[in-house]
Amino acid sequence: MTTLTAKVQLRKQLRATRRGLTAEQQALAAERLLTVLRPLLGQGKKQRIALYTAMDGEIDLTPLVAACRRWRIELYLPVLHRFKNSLLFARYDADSPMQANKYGIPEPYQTALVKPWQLNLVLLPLVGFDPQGGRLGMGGGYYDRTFAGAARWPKRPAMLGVAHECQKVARIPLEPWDIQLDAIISDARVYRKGPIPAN
Ligand SMILES: Nc1nc2c(c(=O)[nH]1)N(C=O)[C@@H](CNc1ccc(C(=O)N[C@@H](CCC(=O)O)C(=O)O)cc1)CN2
Ligand SMILES: Nc1ncnc2c1ncn2[C@@H]1O[C@H](COP(=O)(O)OP(=O)(O)OP(=O)(O)O)[C@@H](O)[C@H]1O
Repeated sequence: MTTLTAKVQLRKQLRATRRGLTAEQQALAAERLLTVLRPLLGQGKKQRIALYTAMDGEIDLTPLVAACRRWRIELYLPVLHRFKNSLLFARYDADSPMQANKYGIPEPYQTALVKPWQLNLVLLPLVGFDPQGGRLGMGGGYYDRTFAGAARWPKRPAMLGVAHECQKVARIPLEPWDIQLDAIISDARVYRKGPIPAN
């Protein structure tokens, strides 16, 4: 089986698992995720965090958004680049005007953009993960393209994948362009190999 076929199958299976969670399980997972993540959110200095608006059964970051706003952390959401199949990051405040993108995911509309290296932390949505930090995404390659050169940037954000524990598999088939994550955070625990860079 080719890696592509394996990824397509795994994606189908894990997306169905994710969508099968009840509203109650989703709410509990969202609260637990906040508990696991809280110690990793640098406090004190000004923080810029990129996150996402959950869809398709993804773990919900609404409780985290509320907590970050209380802590005066600046939030950003991914915006699809008009033609490059990569992402821009736009300021996301409580009163930011929003507009749905071509996938129906809400994006801030005409708010301030930051360069990816100006972020301290990026929380990446994922379809599947393995305990070694491997990530399977939706298949658009958006995050891969956006952070392709990050290892050589003078400064880069910490990259944390976030997921339901039920999205874990033994091994995600990795391809050369797949970005390396610093850790995966589930509603149950943190999976990491080394230190998480402080940017
Ligand atoms: N919440 C969230 N936001 C995100 C991502 C994500 O995975 N989750 N992305 C992570 O990269 C980017 C969007 N990537 C996406 C890629 C494919 C599909 C999708 O639904 N594809 C359809 C078929 C294609 C179509 O409708 O044109 C599908 O697979 O059913 C959605 C988002 C940026 N924003
Ligand atoms: N840095 C890159 N430059 C050019 N093409 C890329 C790059 N990274 C990924 N791609 C292309 O994007 C496609 C999708 O890649 P992949 O299946 O790894 O996406 P994904 O990580 O699941 O998606 P996403 O990041 O959007 O959630 C692949 O066909 C790959 O060739």
